[in-house]
Amino acid sequence: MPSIFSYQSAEVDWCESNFVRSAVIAEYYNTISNVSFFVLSPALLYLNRQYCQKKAVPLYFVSGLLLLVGVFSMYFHMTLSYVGQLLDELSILWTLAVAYSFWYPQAYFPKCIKTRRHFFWLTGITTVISTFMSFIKPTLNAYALNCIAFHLLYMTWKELKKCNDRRVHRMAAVMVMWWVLAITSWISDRWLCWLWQAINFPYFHSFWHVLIAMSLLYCCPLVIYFDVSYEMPSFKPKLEYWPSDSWPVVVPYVTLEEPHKQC
Ligand SMILES: CCCCCCCC/C=C\CCCCCCCC(=O)N[C@@H](CO)[C@H](O)/C=C/CCCCCCCCCCCCC
Ligand SMILES: [Ca+2]
Ligand SMILES: [Zn+2]
Repeated sequence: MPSIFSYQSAEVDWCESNFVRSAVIAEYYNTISNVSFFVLSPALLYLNRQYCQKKAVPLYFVSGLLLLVGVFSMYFHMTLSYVGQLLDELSILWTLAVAYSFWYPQAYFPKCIKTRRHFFWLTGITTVISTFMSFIKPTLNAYALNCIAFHLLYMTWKELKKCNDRRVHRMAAVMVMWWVLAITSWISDRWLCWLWQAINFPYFHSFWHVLIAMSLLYCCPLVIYFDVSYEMPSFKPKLEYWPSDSWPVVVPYVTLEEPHKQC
């Protein structure tokens, strides 16, 4: 019986052919494309440093965990081991749990939850139970995780209805665009592998890594923007673009202005 650490012991095998470019790396491009997470984390911390100075813990935690997602995802695609698959999926689950605990707007808490401290407990218990359940059928975990994006979309839509800042709407639109491209790549790698192998282009999962990192580069500032509006009433959040507004491709970040005016 193969060990849970052994190469190719995972339940899933992505479309890219194994051990083609290296004898030790099973899926070469799927492994190296995780570099996007090593760029994403420091970029979020650097660009949103003003927010970090006022409220350091959430962004430090989330960026640190995103780095870990990158490391575990690299390990998974390098070995395609059962342990690699679970580490990859569980690190995503815990990153989402931590992000929700810190940033989920109080206005959307369930009625029985009165404080963020209680919400921490609710997310913690739900995540521990989900962690145990994820061992039952690991193949389903990725589908369940992808469904969380629909909840994020729903919340974004609800927030945008209350906000008339054009920059915020533009940023949300770009985030959704990256996410649509990302999820299309993920699904087509999973479901249409026969087609990509027939045309000798089985690289859509590595595109997914880059595209989901791009959507997170927009998603995190958006979440920070709403966090400042709700939880830091002495500041007004402002969206800026790096390197500058006039560039065709830009990365958004949040700055804080005083005093606070309504969005
Ligand atoms: C108030 C809430 C704030 C939420 C902030 C968002 C925090 C995001 C946290 C983690 C997402 C990391 C996703 C990276 C996945 C990389 C690893 C990977 O590719 N794993 C695959 C196997 O190699 C696995 O099959 C993928 C599983 C699916 C993961 C889906 C995660 C959903 C992330 C939602 C992103 C939202 C973007 C914008 C949505 C409109
Ligand atoms: Ca493969
Ligand atoms: Zn992957």
